[in-house]
Amino acid sequence: MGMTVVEKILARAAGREAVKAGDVLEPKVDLAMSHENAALVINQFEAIHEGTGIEVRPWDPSKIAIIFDHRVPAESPKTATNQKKIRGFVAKHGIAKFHDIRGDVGGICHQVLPEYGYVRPGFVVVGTDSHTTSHGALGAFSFGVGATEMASAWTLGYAVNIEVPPTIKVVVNGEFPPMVGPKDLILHLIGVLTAQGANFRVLEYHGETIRKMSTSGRLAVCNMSVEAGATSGIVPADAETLRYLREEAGVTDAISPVTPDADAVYERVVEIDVSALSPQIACPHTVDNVKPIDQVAGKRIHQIVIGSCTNGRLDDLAVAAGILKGHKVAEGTRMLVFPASGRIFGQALDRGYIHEFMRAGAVVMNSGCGPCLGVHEGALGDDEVALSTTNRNFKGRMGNPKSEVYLCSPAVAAASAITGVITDPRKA
Ligand SMILES: CC(C)[C@H](C(=O)O)[C@@H](O)C(=O)O
Ligand code: SF4
Repeated sequence: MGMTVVEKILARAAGREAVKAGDVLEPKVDLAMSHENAALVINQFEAIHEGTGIEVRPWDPSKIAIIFDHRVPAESPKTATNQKKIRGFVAKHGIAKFHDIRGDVGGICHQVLPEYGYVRPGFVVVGTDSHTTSHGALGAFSFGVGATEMASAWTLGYAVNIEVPPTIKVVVNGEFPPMVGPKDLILHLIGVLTAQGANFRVLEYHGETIRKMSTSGRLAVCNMSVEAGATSGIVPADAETLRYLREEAGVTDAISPVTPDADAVYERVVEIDVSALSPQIACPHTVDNVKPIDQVAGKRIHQIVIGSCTNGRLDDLAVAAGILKGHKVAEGTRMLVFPASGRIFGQALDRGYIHEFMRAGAVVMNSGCGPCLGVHEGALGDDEVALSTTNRNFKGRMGNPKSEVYLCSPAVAAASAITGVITDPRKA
């Protein structure tokens, strides 16, 4: 019986000939990622070893990555002290894949990992963050875990009790119309599947549209796969994956792509044609409350947000800067831009995008999670409305339960910044 791409990856990682959905395994982990919540993992890690008399060492420090992103620079003494504790752990155990608060090599974990070539096709990646699904864009099986599971992976080097998830095949065909792209595709798909529609499943992406899509777009699609409940999204590695890893991530060693068997067994197949897709908006307060833009156009917006691990990459900033060029952010609307990494910030500076944003009146913030989670900066006032390229719009997501968050693509965000209301970029 043929295997899906995740079944093949898990079979290899568990040292088995073949596996199928429902099997329970202990696959070896190739990369274990955490951010500031590494502080919780360290507590659990130390608790595991307490009283054993055995020296506390992670199984392989070279496979642990820690990236500070959620609260950078620290917004409180508590966060700063947590970050200090993590730095101590990193130094003690020689964790080289550590990205501190820096303008050059810092950034959001889900951007830093691909950018530095830490994720490879065929890897099993675990992360203490739900959007760890992002790294499926590089053909890895990548999923979120809790602090206790991570502490056990740090100790053992494998993930315990992993049930092989069934896979839904998503086939995407057609050419995107102008001003419509990967974010609109994934919002549309979440609307179709619903927020629980892919629970405990893998979304395996195929089709001509995915084949032609950049790694940046694939990262956005896999990033938000978790918003349909998926354990992971994955694009089987192809020529674009190899191009990205070689040319952009600077990977020089061997890469071993894993592709699904022709007779792989899928739970179901979902087909999407994007050739007539319009810009999509996820309305408050759930990500699956998705509507085509004409149903919400004209809605007054107080805060535009462009950035995050979903849409803070260079091509996202290029689209937004291109639309804003020569325009101003509307009176009564504020615009916040936070590039996904220091490297992207630098590239956006070199290409003049940052200047376009600032000339238009946007506030450009340092790379990191910024306003996305509502715990650091860019909070909303009572009854205010945000339009954001981020990935969640739950009540209170931007720091205030009395506010509303709409989700959209960078093109919609930029066009709406100029008018102060939700605006179709095709008509701007
Ligand atoms: C804080 C973190 C654990 C959380 C996640 O798991 O995704 C955050 O990144 C988010 O986007 O909600
Ligand atoms: S940018 Fe937002 S979604 Fe992404 S990791 Fe940070 S808080 Fe989570």
